[in-house]
Amino acid sequence: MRRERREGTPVGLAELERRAARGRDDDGRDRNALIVCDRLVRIFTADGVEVQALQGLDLLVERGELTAIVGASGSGKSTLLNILAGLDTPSAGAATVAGFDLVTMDAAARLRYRREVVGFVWQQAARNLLPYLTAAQNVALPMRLGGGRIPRRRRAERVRELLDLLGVGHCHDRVPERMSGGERQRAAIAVALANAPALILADEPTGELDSRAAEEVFTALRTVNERLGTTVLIVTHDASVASAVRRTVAIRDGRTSSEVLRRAALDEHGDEVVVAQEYVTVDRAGRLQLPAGFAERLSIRDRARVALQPDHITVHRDDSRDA
Ligand SMILES: Nc1ncnc2c1ncn2[C@@H]1O[C@H](COP(=O)(O)OP(=O)(O)OP(=O)(O)O)[C@@H](O)[C@H]1O
Repeated sequence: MRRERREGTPVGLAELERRAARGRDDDGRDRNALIVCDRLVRIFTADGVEVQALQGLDLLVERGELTAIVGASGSGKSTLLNILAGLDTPSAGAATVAGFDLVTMDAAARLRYRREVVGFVWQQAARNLLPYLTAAQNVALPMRLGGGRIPRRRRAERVRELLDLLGVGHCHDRVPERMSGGERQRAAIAVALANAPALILADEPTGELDSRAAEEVFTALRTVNERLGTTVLIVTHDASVASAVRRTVAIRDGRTSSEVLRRAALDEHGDEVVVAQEYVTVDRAGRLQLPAGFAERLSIRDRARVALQPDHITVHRDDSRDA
């Protein structure tokens, strides 16, 4: 049976770039939410012991955002990514990506979601690329499996365009063994983009690279975000990646705790500077977590004194027991 070409089927990188530019005409960002996680819970049971990997995580990512997720080991980053990738399901809470309900979708929708909506870049090159295929064949493979989303006659050209966009056009006919670590990861991004997904999930994509190759991979992800309008979510320990994106979300104990937003501004001499502002997540019940450093600095523990001011709230150390 021949599948109908759906409306919105990508026709080429040039067209995608035009769409991305249109989406940013007004204020630089598309306002639609792409990822919505609402009180997401994931409980694992191992040897009769329950581990709450996610404990009511809230996250909203708009279309076209480039976001880094950071957090200590065991904070729940991989658990979140596996759920967003459609590889795992949450124990409770709601998660939707591009209108797909990740909690209730059936096997057919899950398959479609993983083939068409989301692309992955994993830390280990071996998980991204098949070793016996060239870069071009690796990029073409998801197109063949993608149910005709990219028309057959467009595929070879699209493979070349994607590899060129990521600066690895020269690796077109090379197998992964004949590429550097950075080239492999950039080819992996091309594979992830093969079926023009709305979202790219990257799990420590620079984890196995030296700093120069890491910078190139990161620049490639930024190019994809800016030129194609693809939403990119990067899980990373790499402080240089985290500080180079507009939005960094921190996860602590299975919850989003705080985030840093960066924007360009002009200083008093008219020079461009990056201004970073820290925010905390406020859940539906009005709960918020103080950034760890703030609470430690003022020895705030167990209880804090708060006071409502006309346009802000003050938080003080609990001094009621000091007298
Ligand atoms: N399949 C599983 N079975 C049991 N416990 C699990 C499983 N997967 C994760 N966990 C536990 O859930 C918690 C969160 O793990 P997760 O892998 O999401 O953290 P992470 O932030 O990605 O850590 P890292 O940076 O070390 O990869 C940890 O306590 C972990 O031991």
